[in-house]
Amino acid sequence: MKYKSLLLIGAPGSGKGTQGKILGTIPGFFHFSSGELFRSVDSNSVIGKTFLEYSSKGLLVPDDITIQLFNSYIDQMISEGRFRPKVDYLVLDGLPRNVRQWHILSEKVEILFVYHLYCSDRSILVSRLKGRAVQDHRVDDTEEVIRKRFEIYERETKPLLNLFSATQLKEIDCSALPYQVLRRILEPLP
Ligand SMILES: Nc1ncnc2c1ncn2[C@@H]1O[C@H](COP(=O)(O)OP(=O)(O)O)[C@@H](O)[C@H]1O
Repeated sequence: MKYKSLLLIGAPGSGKGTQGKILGTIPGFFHFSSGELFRSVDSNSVIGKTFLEYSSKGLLVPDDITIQLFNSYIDQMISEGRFRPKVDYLVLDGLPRNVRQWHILSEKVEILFVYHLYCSDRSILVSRLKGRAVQDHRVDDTEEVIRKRFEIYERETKPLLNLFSATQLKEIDCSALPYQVLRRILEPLP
């Protein structure tokens, strides 16, 4: 059985993490954040070092490492009973982040809806990211790295949107208030 999933797609700062976290508090939803998972890995381990090497430049971690980490984490969550594939929606935040990752993941994951958190004014995103940098001490929230992350998003992640049907794809303005975005995410669910 494939994991029934909801995919959040949006540029850095678009609010994927905020929505993912809210959804993850609702019974029946399991939030997976690839960025959070990477940040939780011991920075002296091979994966931890690789993550820092790439993320500090705004680049994506190589696909094989990313998918391998996802698989082992999800298996662990299932064995601990925290993610129950038969009853829970898997909320994907940050993965897949390019077409190749989706091709690998699609063996295990079925995407019901894709929520595109679009933003017509990039300055909103930049000010959110800068605010977060102060709060969370993230090494990848400096101006130069932020620019690179936007570039990678446009080039690698956005093309994913072309792979889904018009009925699967939901466009949401990321400048709306969090509760309004949440309402749009829940709307198509049965
Ligand atoms: N699916 C992924 N594939 C490769 N690298 C990833 C993936 N998800 C997260 N990362 C790495 O973690 C960093 C932080 O990700 P994330 O917290 O999701 O930030 P963002 O706000 O840019 O969406 C990325 O810049 C990248 O280096």
